[in-house]
Amino acid sequence: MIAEAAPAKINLALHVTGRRADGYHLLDTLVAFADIGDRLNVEAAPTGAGITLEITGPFAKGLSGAGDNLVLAAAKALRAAAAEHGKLVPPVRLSLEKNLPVASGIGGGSADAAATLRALNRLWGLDFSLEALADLSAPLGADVPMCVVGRPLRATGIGTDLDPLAAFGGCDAVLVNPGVSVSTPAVFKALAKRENAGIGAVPDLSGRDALVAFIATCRNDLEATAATLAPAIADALRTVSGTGPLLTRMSGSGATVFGLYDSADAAARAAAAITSAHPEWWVAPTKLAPAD
Ligand SMILES: C[C@](O)(CO)[C@H](O)COP(=O)(O)OP(=O)(O)OC[C@H]1O[C@@H](n2ccc(N)nc2=O)[C@H](O)[C@@H]1O
Ligand SMILES: Nc1ncnc2c1ncn2[C@@H]1O[C@H](COP(=O)(O)OP(=O)(O)OP(=O)(O)O)[C@@H](O)[C@H]1O
Repeated sequence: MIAEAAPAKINLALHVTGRRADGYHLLDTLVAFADIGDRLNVEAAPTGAGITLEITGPFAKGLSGAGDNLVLAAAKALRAAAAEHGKLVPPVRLSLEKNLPVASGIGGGSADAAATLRALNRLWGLDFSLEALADLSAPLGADVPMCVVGRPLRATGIGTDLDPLAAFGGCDAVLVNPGVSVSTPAVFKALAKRENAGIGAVPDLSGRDALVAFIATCRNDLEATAATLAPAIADALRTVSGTGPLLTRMSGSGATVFGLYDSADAAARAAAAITSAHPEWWVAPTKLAPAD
């Protein structure tokens, strides 16, 4: 059995810089990964069993282990890529522990698909490089290649041109989801302005103060539109701001927002205060992983 982490993806900055003829938007985004997320187990299955998926965990409800689940789509994409290299792969049983809220801007399904590719690459002995896995994963979703790489990075193009950040020191954070799911296409479609400035030159982000100062000069260009479509996002942003963070912002197309803090203690205190004011919200203190 192979266990693989599927960490939550956080867009520290997300600039929308244009739109392609096919409707996809051009982005300039800085992404980090949390130390919390979903978990995927993969193991060999008996001959004839095919590829199966069971889903457990607090957010398993409403997701199906059949049909269009991104875990199954990723497994099938890797099986097809292996076949193109003349390798037939054996049946496999996949098990997903769903800890992240669904359709929440922190890439849950994308992280799961990426974890599936990494885990099956090992189980099936395929030897695809991380770059090759990222390339073959793009048709599964714009966020999947960045989740395959799983390190702090800048992504451009539609989010699939990846440039790992050499100097990124990490930071304590709290993730807050006010319990509404947001449709990514609906947010992109409702944007009033699509031609915005990019992020510009990224400085050394090794120190926390430099990291926060730079991120503060950036934006999430989806935030205002998402908060109009889902007013609970504005409530979550206000609530996180009220706990004295270094910075508050929305991730992806929402509804999850995050605060950055100057210590793990400060993040834990903020998380406790938010939970006590909104016991129905998903609140997760975490550490954004540094570049290694
Ligand atoms: C908002 C982000 O999470 C930022 O990292 C991503 O851009 C979204 O990534 P994702 O959910 O993996 O996106 P996909 O599943 O590829 O696309 C969902 C829908 O979002 C819109 N979409 C997505 C990515 C992009 N660069 N431009 C878009 O306009 C399109 O309407 C697309 O049909
Ligand atoms: N394993 C999975 N986990 C979560 N959602 C999945 C999964 N497989 C398919 N989906 C579908 O994908 C859609 C997007 O869910 P996901 O949690 O990936 O969104 P997200 O966090 O907004 O992602 P992103 O930040 O990449 O836009 C959901 O509507 C869900 O039905």
